[in-house]
Amino acid sequence: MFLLAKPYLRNVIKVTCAIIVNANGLVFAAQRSATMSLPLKWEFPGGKIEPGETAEASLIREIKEELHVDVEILKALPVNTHQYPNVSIQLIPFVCRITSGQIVLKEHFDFKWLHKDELLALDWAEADVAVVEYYIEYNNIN
Ligand SMILES: Nc1nc2c([nH]c(=O)n2[C@H]2C[C@H](O)[C@@H](COP(=O)(O)OP(=O)(O)OP(=O)(O)O)O2)c(=O)[nH]1
Repeated sequence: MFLLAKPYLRNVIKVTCAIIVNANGLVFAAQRSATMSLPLKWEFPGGKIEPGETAEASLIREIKEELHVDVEILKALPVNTHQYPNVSIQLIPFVCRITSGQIVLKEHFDFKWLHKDELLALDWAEADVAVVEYYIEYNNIN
């Protein structure tokens, strides 16, 4: 009863995402396909955490499924909670690097490797904008 009175607490989906950085410091951005939710929006690859899975294990699994590469997690960035019209997403970002494999797009429509200063020009999924901004700011300071 108490929880039902707080609809904003329902439908919170935990989603991990990978900010993959290459040896030149470029960042990987992926474009969702026309048939996915948030069609053609840009995002960091990743996906929903499954029951019993850690965020880190989820990310490594999702990246293998979506891009066919193995990644190593270098750093966790702050979680961004974003309210879409029908669902609230907790976006859990990790900075990563590829340890093996060549990228093959299994689900996405397109991808780009971009300098951090080019990132904000993309049409990002709304939940990602704060993550991109944090990443840019963090890299300007460090
Ligand atoms: N993977 C990923 N998903 C994101 C990002 N930003 C963002 O809002 N999302 C949303 C899109 C989806 O609603 C959800 C992640 O689900 P998913 O990647 O497993 O995608 P999906 O196609 O299976 O999702 P859905 O169509 O079933 O909603 O989080 C992001 O940077 N990466």
